Amino acid sequence: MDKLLEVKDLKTYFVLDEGTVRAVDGISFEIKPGRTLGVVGESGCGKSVTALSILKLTGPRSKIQGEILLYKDGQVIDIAKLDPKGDEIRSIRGKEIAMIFQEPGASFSPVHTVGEQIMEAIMLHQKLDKKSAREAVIDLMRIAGIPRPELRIDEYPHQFSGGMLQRAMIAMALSCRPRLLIADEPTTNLDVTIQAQILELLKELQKQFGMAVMMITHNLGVIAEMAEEVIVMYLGKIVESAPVEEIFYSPMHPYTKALLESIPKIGKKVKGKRLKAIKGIVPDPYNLPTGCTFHPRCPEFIKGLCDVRIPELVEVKPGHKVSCLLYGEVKNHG
Ligand SMILES: Nc1ncnc2c1ncn2[C@@H]1O[C@H](COP(=O)(O)OP(=O)(O)OP(=O)(O)O)[C@@H](O)[C@H]1O
Repeated sequence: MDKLLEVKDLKTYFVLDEGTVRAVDGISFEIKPGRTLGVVGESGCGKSVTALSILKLTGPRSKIQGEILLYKDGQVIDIAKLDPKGDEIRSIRGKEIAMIFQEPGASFSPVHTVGEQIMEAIMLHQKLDKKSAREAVIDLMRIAGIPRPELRIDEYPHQFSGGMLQRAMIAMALSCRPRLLIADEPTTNLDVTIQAQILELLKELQKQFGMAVMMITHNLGVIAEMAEEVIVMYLGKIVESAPVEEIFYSPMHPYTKALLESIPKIGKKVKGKRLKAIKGIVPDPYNLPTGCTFHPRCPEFIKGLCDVRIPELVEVKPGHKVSCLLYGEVKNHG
């Protein structure tokens, strides 16, 4: 199958007075056309920085190393090498790769109508006159499930509910028919019923437009609903990657297992039994633990091994990779 995006050994560091934060620390993955990659992990593990690196939006204090290869019309562009303010990345943002965020408010200015802002996005990449752009916006708003778009186009962001503004942001993201949509916690702030509707909408649009989706979330329910392939991140690294069924039915990394045990399961509620929380907290990014960075929180920690050796991500089954010293070292020697 052909490729759309291939990330190789990506490292995104922030160099600050307090020290260096290795927000993303040597990750590799691939996104195929039309497929959905789920990226899951606790707050601060580097999910958003991974997404922002792909669009070169990590800001002046960041350093990006590695390769971010975009396959486009038989050519390969290494986004990692592009000037973050240059024309080439500008022609990729929105047009090839679009992004939607948790906070639709961040994408819309309060002083312009929603319609004006989506029109601006369209006219940036397509040569359309104002009248055709307005028609295109109405169409997009309708596709994104906004009722009476011919009226709502002239309303301001504050006149939209959270769910409707999220739909408007999706309409804006789709305006240039991107091949990849990065969705960073797109439903986190919404009511559960609206969340489900937005996820359904994304799935439908994905089918209709044939685009790939990178779905970033801390919610395994969203992963189960949307993803085909999954990467699990912890402190800037991928600790496990596999097809979604493998992640849910045969998780290998103790962190993935702990994430799964911390979600409620219908029909599995045992009276008086509490959900397991992952013990401890995510370590300070300036002062990472030695060896495997998950070892202080790991229920399967082996002293003298996990606090000393740094595990590598290895393929233990076809398509299923894990970065844990329990697989490999111990098993091979045991
Ligand atoms: N501009 C920045 N300057 C310095 N550090 C940053 C910057 N952006 C992110 N970080 C740090 O990089 C690490 C990864 O952050 P990131 O936002 O990618 O996490 P995340 O997994 O997306 O979390 P969340 O789910 O809370 O958004 C964190 O330690 C964060 O504090």
